[in-house]
Amino acid sequence: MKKIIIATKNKGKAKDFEALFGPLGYEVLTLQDVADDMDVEETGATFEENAVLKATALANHLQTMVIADDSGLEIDALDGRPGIYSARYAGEEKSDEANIDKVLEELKDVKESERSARFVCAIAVASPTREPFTVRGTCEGIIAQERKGTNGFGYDPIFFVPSENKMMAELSAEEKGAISHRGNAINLLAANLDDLLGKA
Ligand SMILES: O=c1[nH]c(=O)c2ncn([C@@H]3O[C@H](COP(=O)(O)OP(=O)(O)OP(=O)(O)O)[C@@H](O)[C@H]3O)c2[nH]1
Ligand SMILES: [Mg+2]
Repeated sequence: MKKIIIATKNKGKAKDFEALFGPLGYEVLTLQDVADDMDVEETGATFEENAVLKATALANHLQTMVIADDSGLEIDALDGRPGIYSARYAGEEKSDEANIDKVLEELKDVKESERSARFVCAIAVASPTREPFTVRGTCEGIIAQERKGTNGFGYDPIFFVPSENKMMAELSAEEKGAISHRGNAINLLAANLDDLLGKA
């Protein structure tokens, strides 16, 4: 089976990628499978810079093609926060629950029509022999007043998707992949995927 290596420690992302790459015939491997001890500091100023840092570090270490995802939630009423700091918004322990609590508290006096937001996903493809490049996918939505749904990860329980009339956390992995920032970014790669990643 063709394999794809994703430089992530986030199990929720890994599940999203399995739903997206499985049907394309790829087995998904993550940092846990290939370099468990590796930790790359996300010092970039943009999603793209951080995705390139993560992908390049692992591609150089393994001497093979690797992809990485740097993603997050931009809330318009918060001037784009949490943005690239989404994973650690409420502290270094990276708690999805605490992150959601913080966002809901910050938006408690913001009315429905001003709760627009988007998920952003930059995917970087890096290899030891080529310059890295990135693609970006987005998904527009509205931050709800309270949690609903148990699928997905991160902010999915408070991210309402108007086109589906559901919270992101109410969608199956396949349904999420069809409309999500991550799915949209993968679609931009899909046409060249076999060439990019090798057919082995
Ligand atoms: O509800 C969500 N649904 C999503 O689909 C989604 N995608 C990203 N996010 C948020 O953005 C952070 C990424 O930060 P991030 O790219 O640095 O990843 P991470 O630190 O979790 O793992 P790694 O890939 O760096 O190892 C995540 O933790 C989440 O808080 C999402 N939230
Ligand atoms: Mg991270």
